[in-house]
Amino acid sequence: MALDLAQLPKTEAQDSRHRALIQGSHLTKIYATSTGPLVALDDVSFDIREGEFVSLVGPSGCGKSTLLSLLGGLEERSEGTLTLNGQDLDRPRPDIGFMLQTAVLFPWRSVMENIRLPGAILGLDRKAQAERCQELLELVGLAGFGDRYPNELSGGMRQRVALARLLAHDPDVLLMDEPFGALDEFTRETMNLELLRIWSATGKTVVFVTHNIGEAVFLSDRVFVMTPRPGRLAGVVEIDLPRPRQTEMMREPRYSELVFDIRHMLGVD
Ligand SMILES: Nc1ncnc2c1ncn2[C@@H]1O[C@H](COP(=O)(O)OP(=O)(O)OP(=O)(O)O)[C@@H](O)[C@H]1O
Repeated sequence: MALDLAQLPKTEAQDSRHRALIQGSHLTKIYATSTGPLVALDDVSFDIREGEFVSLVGPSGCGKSTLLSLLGGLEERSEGTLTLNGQDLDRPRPDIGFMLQTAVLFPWRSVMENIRLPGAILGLDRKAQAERCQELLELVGLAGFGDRYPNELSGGMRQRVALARLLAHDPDVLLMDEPFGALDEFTRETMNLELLRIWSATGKTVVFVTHNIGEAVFLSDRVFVMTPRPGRLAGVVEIDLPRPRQTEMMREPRYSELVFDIRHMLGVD
């Protein structure tokens, strides 16, 4: 873990945080189901700035994963516009990476082979990739585990591998669907701190889905609060807690206030 984060490649994001990178306007997603059309997202408009950490929170079924799939170009929208850097976002792109709740690792490939897979698929330079992947292994705290196989790792370690793999081809945008949701509280907190450390060192734009309001407040610059049936954006909450964030911040009145504001928007109180 002796990697110097300052030496990792930085995007221009850290210098241009106020520019809208992703813009969604009147986005609607209607699924055809056996019982008729289902409006999963209804008229959702937003922008996401370059280098920003945005979380999507809301109860089950409010369309968080649907919105993330649209952002990843994995689903076709029914109405509205969605752009990245002004270009229509209607298909998967190498500059957008996706990470899910459970690490989908190939069991017959070693940790290092799993991490190197996206770069190999994209035909990136093998030597540069090998060096980068070694650095990433250290970055996620798995130095020395490159030759292990996924079934030899704990759940937290597998998510670390997935995080390294997500970063391997250096996408500008990280879409994360409850990436640490299946981990125990302690490992989850550690992973959140690691993620913030990596995010602040690399300037990636992160869109993070979670059910956990406290986690969203702790991590984010802004929290998009969504309500279900049909999925709508109830509001956007600016998180004005200072950075870098420390777990002790969760004791502060401002943290609790923000959590309660969001709970209120969701009608939890
Ligand atoms: N492929 C699909 N076909 C039909 N309906 C779908 C499909 N994917 C999602 N839905 C429906 O769209 C709505 C939104 O689902 P989505 O998974 O986006 O919600 P979510 O907020 O991510 O939920 P959760 O927090 O439980 O993961 C739900 O009513 C769901 O049943």
